[in-house]
Amino acid sequence: MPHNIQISMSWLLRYLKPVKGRMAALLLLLLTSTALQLINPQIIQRFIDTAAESGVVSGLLALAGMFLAISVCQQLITVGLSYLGNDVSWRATNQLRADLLKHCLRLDMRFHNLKTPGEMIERIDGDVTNMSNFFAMFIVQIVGSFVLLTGILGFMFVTSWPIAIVMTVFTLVSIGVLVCIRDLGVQTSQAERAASASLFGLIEERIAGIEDVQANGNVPYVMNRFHHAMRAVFVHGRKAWMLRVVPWNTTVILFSFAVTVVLLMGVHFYLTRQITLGMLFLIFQYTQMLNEPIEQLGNQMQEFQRAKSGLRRSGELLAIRSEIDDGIRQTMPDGALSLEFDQVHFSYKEDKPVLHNITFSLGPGERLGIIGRTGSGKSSISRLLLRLYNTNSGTIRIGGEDIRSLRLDTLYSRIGMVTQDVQLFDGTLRDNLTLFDERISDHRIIETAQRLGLHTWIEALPGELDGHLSSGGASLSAGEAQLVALTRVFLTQPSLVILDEPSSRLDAATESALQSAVDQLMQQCTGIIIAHRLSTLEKADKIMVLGQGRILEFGSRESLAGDPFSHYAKLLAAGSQEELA
Ligand SMILES: Nc1ncnc2c1ncn2[C@@H]1O[C@H](COP(=O)(O)OP(=O)(O)OP(=O)(O)O)[C@@H](O)[C@H]1O
Repeated sequence: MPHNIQISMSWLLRYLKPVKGRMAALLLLLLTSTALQLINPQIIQRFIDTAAESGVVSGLLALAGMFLAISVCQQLITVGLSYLGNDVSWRATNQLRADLLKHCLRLDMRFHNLKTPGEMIERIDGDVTNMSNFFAMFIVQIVGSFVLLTGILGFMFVTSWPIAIVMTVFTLVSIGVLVCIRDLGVQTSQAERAASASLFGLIEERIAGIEDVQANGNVPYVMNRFHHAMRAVFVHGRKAWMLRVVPWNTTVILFSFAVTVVLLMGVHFYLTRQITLGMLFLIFQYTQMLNEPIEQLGNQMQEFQRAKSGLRRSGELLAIRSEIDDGIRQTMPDGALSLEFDQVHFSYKEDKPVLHNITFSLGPGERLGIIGRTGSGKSSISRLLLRLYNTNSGTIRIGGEDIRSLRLDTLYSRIGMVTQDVQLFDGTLRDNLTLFDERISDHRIIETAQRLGLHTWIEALPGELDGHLSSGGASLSAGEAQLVALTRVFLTQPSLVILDEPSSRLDAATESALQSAVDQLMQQCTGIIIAHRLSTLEKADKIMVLGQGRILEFGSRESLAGDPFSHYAKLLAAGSQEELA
């Protein structure tokens, strides 16, 4: 447990460090407000006693004016406190959100394959929102509450020590109870956050697949699962809330006892003329005020539990290490890059090997066509090249360098890939082509589009480069999105390009127009083309035929085409790669 508190505290301090100036201002405001809070009852006590002794009216007016001024100041400080508190909490938690997102974006695909985007949203935003109040107010309110408590008890000892002793005992018992039961709701709060993340995951998954859900009449089934997920959130949420309010309820009960005892003692002292009426009021007022810091501590305990569950979940997320370690080399040979696979074995899941002993090499500028039946492992080869996964064994070298030794940004700056699933982002066509890189000029975009024969298509789009595209593929057809992806890749002038069935969604006329442009652009780089249509491979230098994760055939296209017994020649004769079976 102390270890957990240590983690929470070190986290807290890490994210609060950049806002320490504001925190100091927050604390100062709080101390001022506490001091004013303590002074006001004293003024009323004097007011009552002066009035009871039939004091002068001018003295009473001065006391009333002072009371009013202090009350107004205190309200103004409360507004300032609330503003600064929110400001600090947003600044500190936004930094945590940014850290979580950056971390998740770097995690490997094995992690992401198991998580839905909805769940990730909950972890990056929901969990953090849960701790935002804690971030801003925890330290400040804990310090503030203790200062207020000490102030009240100090004044009470001056006014009446027997009553002060009762109040001190009550305070210590309340704090002791709070400390003992502070972790009561942490685990259930954690379960509540997990259930909420699952609910978001479910909603996101179904909304993302809305076409399939509607077309297959799946709405009742989705609603059923939705109700189950909601019920889990409700059940865990109710339990967590119940356990979180226990500390608060405990202090309220203890407080009722304390107030009764103190009031009885106060009335007794007044009747035996040991204290004045004003002092009786002061005792009553301070007893009431005592509840505030203790309740505050109870609330902060509740926040602490909620926050701790969020902190734990975020801490767990940040502790997950990507299986992809970044390399250190930042340089690669200029120009087209050679590629070598050396006895590469790979599996997504331990018990199901996907690639077996893949060994081949390509010289700089060579073009490889990969063909094979669905599920034979073609895309897996490109995913390994891009280090989306690590190989189980074997080595991949690009430009003579083991890709594990290269820095990922160096690797990605030299490799481009177009897949069948193109991701569009919310932004202009220009943003989607340059991926928000402002260094790429319109001139370069138009030039590349012209070379790919796409400029007429761009000109026909409303707004041309400024035309707005929305994410999720609502604005372009699948074929058009592929054209965007092709232009996007060639704008980065890669030294190695992987085209994963790049023209699968284009009509025959667009495909052949594009083919010559791609041929031209690929003259400056090494290329891998994963193809379903044999016609796409007419310009390939080498051909690889994959079957069930093994290389069935690898060689120059011409020699394979000339060998009547080769798979490739048989495919050419049959005119379809389905013959590969
Ligand atoms: N994320 C994944 N997790 C587990 N198994 C996977 C994953 N992706 C692919 N596989 C499995 O790996 C094998 C090879 O898949 P891969 O996508 O490389 O095939 P492919 O030849 O590119 O197929 P296609 O022509 O349909 O795109 C398949 O059996 C597939 O089920």
